[in-house]
Amino acid sequence: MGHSLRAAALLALVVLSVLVSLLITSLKQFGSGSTRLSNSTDQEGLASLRSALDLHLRERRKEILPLLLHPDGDKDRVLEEVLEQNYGLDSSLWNEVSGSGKAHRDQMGCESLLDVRAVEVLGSGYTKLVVKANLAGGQSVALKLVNEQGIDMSKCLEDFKDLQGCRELVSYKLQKEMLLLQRLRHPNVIQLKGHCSGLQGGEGVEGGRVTVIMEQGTPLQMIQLLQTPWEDRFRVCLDLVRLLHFLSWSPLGSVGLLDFQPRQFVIVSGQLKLTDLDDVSTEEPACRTDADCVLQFPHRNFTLPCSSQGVCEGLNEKRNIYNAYRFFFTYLLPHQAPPGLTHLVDHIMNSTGELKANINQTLEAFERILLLYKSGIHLDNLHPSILRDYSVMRDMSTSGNVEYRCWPSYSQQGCVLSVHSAREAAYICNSHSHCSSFSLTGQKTWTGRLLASFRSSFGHLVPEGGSEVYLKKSKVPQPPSS
Ligand SMILES: Nc1ncnc2c1ncn2[C@@H]1O[C@H](COP(=O)(O)OP(=O)(O)OP(=O)(O)O)[C@@H](O)[C@H]1O
Repeated sequence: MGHSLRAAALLALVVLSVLVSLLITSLKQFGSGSTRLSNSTDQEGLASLRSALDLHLRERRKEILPLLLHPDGDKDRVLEEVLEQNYGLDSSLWNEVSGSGKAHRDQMGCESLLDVRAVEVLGSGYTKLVVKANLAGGQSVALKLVNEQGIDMSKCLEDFKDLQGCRELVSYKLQKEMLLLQRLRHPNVIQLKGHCSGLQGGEGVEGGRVTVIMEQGTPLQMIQLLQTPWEDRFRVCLDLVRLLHFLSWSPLGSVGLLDFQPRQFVIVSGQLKLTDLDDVSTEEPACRTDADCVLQFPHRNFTLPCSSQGVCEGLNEKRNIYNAYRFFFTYLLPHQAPPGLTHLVDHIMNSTGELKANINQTLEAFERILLLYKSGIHLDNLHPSILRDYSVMRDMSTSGNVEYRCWPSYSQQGCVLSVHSAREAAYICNSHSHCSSFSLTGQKTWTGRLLASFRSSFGHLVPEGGSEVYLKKSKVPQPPSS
């Protein structure tokens, strides 16, 4: 408790600089709303607004209570009672189910935020504000808070004119996300590190003051991604498919992402991770006929079968697959796919774009491409004789070489591409008119392919263990004949 309050005070100070302008705006809105209210409505009006807001609060609590169900029988019973009697979710119950202010015993709580070093805004959306915090010991984390200036808060304030109540309402989305992050742990879901309820002097859940602590990533930049090598774009798509496969078979049932956009993802050490989990569906819709199971997209509609149990079976999975196709695969997969793999890429584009494959089949197709790409089998038609035109210098590297640029290169300065072998590098060098040598330094990409550096002239050779330089014989300057 003491820790919690000290952390509250400290973090409040740091975050204050980021939030102050946001708060002022919200308070102004609130203030003007209140003035209007006192002029135009009476006490009765105020009470009816409060009871309308209470209805919303009750709905939100009901929505998250099932997620609190714990394998521990006692907690289950407590929660069932709460659900049956339709009680509010007060802070003592919250602390009871979430482990005395901590998400898990092994996770960070308010005390971790005691020595927050620096804060910068990482992003914001309709509901949440995300800031970077450098903790004592140098660890960087992302903190998610209610976005006081977001659309959710503004809309609530406009409707109900109740700052405290609105904070509480919006913060349930944050708590829902936290509970989902606890239940849906996967390498492609952002890692929850803990939470602190009661920051900024509030009263935990009831005060709408919850800070979720999670691993920090970099917001996904689609434009930037479009300029990266195919291998990295393929990785993003593969990660996404692994995630969707997990969501289809998750402990909560088949999970559908209702707000599926690139901005819901971040990159952590090259890996794609889902960070926005407040808008998901863990149930398939009920139906009476197939006509009740229509998946609507801006340019396509799909009708799915209504099962004999009266549910649109597989609807969440199909929605996820088509969104992955339209927001990710179309932009990232086909462009510059390796020639030996294009037929497999085309097959994926077709089967996901037409919703012909389920997530198991889609994942299989992706893993097959990865296997072929790593093994280099798709390059079998490159004859070993392609290397005859090159002299190899082992344990050598080059210095003072004239580089040329190519696209998309791993280096801005020169032409650095990934290859399976010297044979593939020779094939690439032959296709670049400027290329007269290439070197393999032993550096590898995420798939284990080698990074090759292509150059237009030789410069000097210098000894370097593990490196190899290949000189194109036809371009080596010949000594003048005597
Ligand atoms: N762990 C993280 N590391 C870095 N940036 C993050 C992280 N989590 C979220 N962000 C950034 O913050 C933004 C807002 O977060 P989030 O999507 O959870 O909020 P939201 O209010 O639900 O957004 P939306 O309006 O898109 O639904 C994200 O678009 C992302 O760019």
